[in-house]
Amino acid sequence: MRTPIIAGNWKMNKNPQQTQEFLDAIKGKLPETSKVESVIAAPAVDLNALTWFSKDEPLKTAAQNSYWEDEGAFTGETSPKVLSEMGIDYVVIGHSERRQYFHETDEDINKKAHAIFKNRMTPIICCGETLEQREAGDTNSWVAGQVEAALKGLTAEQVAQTVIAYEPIWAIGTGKTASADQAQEVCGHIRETVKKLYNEGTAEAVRIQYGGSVKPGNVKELMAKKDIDGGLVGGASLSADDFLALVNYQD
Ligand SMILES: O=C[C@H](O)COP(=O)(O)O
Repeated sequence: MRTPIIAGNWKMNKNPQQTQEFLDAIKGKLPETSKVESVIAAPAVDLNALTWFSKDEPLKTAAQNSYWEDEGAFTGETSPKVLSEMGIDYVVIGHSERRQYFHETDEDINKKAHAIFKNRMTPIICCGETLEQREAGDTNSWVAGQVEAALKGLTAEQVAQTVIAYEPIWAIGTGKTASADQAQEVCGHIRETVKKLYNEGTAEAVRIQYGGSVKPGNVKELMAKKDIDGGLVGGASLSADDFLALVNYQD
């Protein structure tokens, strides 16, 4: 039985004061992590507040990126070792915005995945197609290729813990959600891909999120699909009320 995981990705939004206001607003209102894992992926400058909050509240914490080396002369990068020492649980890698604006390659993403596991955290690995790729009928093969490249060299045990976020690029921040059936089709294909690369047990354990204009109004329908285990939520996660509605979608 896979535990649902709803992660808010704040992207480059909120300063430390706004972060504290958000945390004050959600205090005491999150579901137990055995029911739904609630995660916030905050900018690096806000992570400290999250890790303090998570000591007493059922919130899991995520960084939006990390480098693959633990330390050294890498100006502007964030060390996975330090994130782990801070108590961060997850690191989002391979988001389409990082692939597009910061030219991250599949190879970079794979190195990050290894570094995250080495530092006892869990990657949330993003994948997804452009509108052109969807229209050309290339979605499944493209996404399978991204997943295979990101997982390269990881053990079955590591992959079983991994979270994969399917985010069609055309649905991100556009208000255009993939229909629940479209999202299920690709998430099901991702699980099949993991089964082919590893085995059935690993495929059944890996958690797959859908991301792209997820909101309180569509989360239930998406979560009802058999291969969708969670959401990676951008815009709607910035509002404490919406985030609470999302993580408490079962109520
Ligand atoms: O990481 C989150 C996704 O990019 C989705 O963002 P969105 O919910 O604003 O469409």
